[in-house]
Amino acid sequence: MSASRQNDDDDDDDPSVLRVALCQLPVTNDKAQNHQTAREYLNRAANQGARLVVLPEIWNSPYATAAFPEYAEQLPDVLAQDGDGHTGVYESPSADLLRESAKEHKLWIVGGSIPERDDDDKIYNTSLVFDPQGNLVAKHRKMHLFDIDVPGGITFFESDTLSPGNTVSHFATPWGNIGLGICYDIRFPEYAMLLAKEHDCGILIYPGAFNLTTGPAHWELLQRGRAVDNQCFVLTASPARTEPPSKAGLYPHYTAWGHSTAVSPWGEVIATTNEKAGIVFADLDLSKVTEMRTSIPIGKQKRTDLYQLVGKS
Ligand SMILES: NC(=O)CC(=O)C(=O)O
Repeated sequence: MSASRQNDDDDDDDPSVLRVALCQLPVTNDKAQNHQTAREYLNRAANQGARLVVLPEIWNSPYATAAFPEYAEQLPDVLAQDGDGHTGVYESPSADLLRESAKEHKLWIVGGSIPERDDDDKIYNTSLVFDPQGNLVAKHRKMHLFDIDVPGGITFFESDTLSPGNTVSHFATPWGNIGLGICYDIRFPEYAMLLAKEHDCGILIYPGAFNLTTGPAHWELLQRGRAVDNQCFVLTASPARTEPPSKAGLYPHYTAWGHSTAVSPWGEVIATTNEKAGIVFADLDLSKVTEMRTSIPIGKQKRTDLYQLVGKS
């Protein structure tokens, strides 16, 4: 068991400052290797004082639609838990790893995403969130599938093998409510607004894997847009960029943009990186959310007599 430098005391959560770690880890076709990498990054993040750690989108499998059925696992459900964090029957070494690491290091873990197979044999792109006691506190299935065809750029159809989720996902922490989406979900401002306004989230988290076409154009812009629209922090974690294998593999290689980032409610990039493997740390001063919402009170100035956002779940 590796030592955790700052997380030994259960009661030392300062509700005004949250140290987060965004793990930009390299993903391979070897699930066991990906597990080892994830464990190492979680250990490192905890040892450097993070209280909440975010893994990237699809960290235990290649990001390829044809690979998802092969790598998919049966995941636990939030509702199936008893008070001790035990869930109904499931079979997921990846979920076990997240739960164990959360307990071991007393961390909040937003477990990026992994392919999930449900009882009906449908496959989802799913994120699990564990609290420091190892309880599953949120489960988000990517609700907007990444189906795009950009001439001369990228063609990708998640719907070839994936089904969309239907849950508006958020969870309560000592630092306030946190909203959760996965990658393409960030392109839908209504979802972010629902999380911020209806569910009072001051932080929105999107594990993501943009690419070399859309990454340079939209990755940072979307994060800053969602942050300014909703006057909240936005956090993203991407896989690191890896080279395609010299011999063509079983699955097409996806080249990730990287650039895991933290953006403040003012819309500033407060921490980011390039395409290489590593961990981005940021100390979030949560008072900035209230400060922004008070000093530029757009939340109260909406013309709800002319337009309104209506959540349907
Ligand atoms: N990978 C995604 O879900 C989204 C993406 O790459 C994009 O929107 O661009």
